[in-house]
Amino acid sequence: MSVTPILLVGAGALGSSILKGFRRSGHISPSDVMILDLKPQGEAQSYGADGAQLNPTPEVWARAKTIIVAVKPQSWRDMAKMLAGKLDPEAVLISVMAGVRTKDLAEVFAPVKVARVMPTTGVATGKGVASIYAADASALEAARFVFEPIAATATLSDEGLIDAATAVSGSGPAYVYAFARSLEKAALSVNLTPADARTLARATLISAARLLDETGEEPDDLIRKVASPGGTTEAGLKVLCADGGLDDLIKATVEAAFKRSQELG
Ligand SMILES: NC(=O)C1=CN([C@@H]2O[C@H](COP(=O)(O)OP(=O)(O)OC[C@H]3O[C@@H](n4cnc5c(N)ncnc54)[C@H](OP(=O)(O)O)[C@@H]3O)[C@@H](O)[C@H]2O)C=CC1
Ligand SMILES: O=C(O)[C@@H]1CCC=N1
Repeated sequence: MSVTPILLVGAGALGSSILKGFRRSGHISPSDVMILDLKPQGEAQSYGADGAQLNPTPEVWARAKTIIVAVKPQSWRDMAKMLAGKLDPEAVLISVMAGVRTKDLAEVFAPVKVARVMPTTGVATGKGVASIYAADASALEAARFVFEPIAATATLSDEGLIDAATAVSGSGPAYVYAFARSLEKAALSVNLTPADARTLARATLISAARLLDETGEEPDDLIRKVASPGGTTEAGLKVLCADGGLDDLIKATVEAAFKRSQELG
């Protein structure tokens, strides 16, 4: 199976993160990448300087073996008009778009095989998260080849689960950043300086995540190691988790994102 050259369509927030991830992992080199974007900037430009082809002619990009589609769901049909009928019939199309269904992509792009992947922007660090679904074995293989070196992956058995993965991990980093923002604001309210509030909120989040990762322990066990009986953490958690309020809030958050992912299709 040949995965390269890769055509990336859309080098915005996620497309650029994928390009940064390729740089980190080194498993796809810039000279094996072509980029189509309305206004390529930042990472796309720097890929161009390192040998990637920016907005080449259709004759050139039609040779791509893998097409990664990373435009907004709302603009995919315009993008499809540009690509449809011009791709290598043996190529695999990997859509990272929220909501857009394989069935709709296949209607436009068949016989090109389709995989859906729901990554996080964390792929930029080479340590993102990506959920993968493909009914076709070669499409699944291509998606794994591209994303496994830059993400912890889950292969989903049913396409409907992509909406769930979108709501949990695709959107998830933003929930975590929202928590970081709240912790920083709360730090100000107990008189820490803005600089210290920023440092402490961020470093706490990062070191807690690292411990979760490195120990492999369950959150409940890690909580027990922080919360002394009758101590400060217990006092804080009584507020944070009162009457299952945090569980309810996160559940409602995920359900709202899940519903939106279903609507985007
Ligand atoms: N951001 C994230 O964390 C995640 C995003 N996704 C999915 O990834 C996709 C992209 O999201 P995101 O990167 O945030 O969005 P962005 O708007 O940042 O990026 C989309 C890029 O595609 C370009 N574009 C639009 N139409 C075309 C076209 N016809 N041909 C070439 N390029 C085009 C846009 O140009 P211009 O800005 O000039 O319009 C822009 O640079 C979405 O479908 C989203 O659901 C999935 C998981 C996580
Ligand atoms: O917000 C969105 O719709 C996209 C999908 C997951 C993350 N960003």
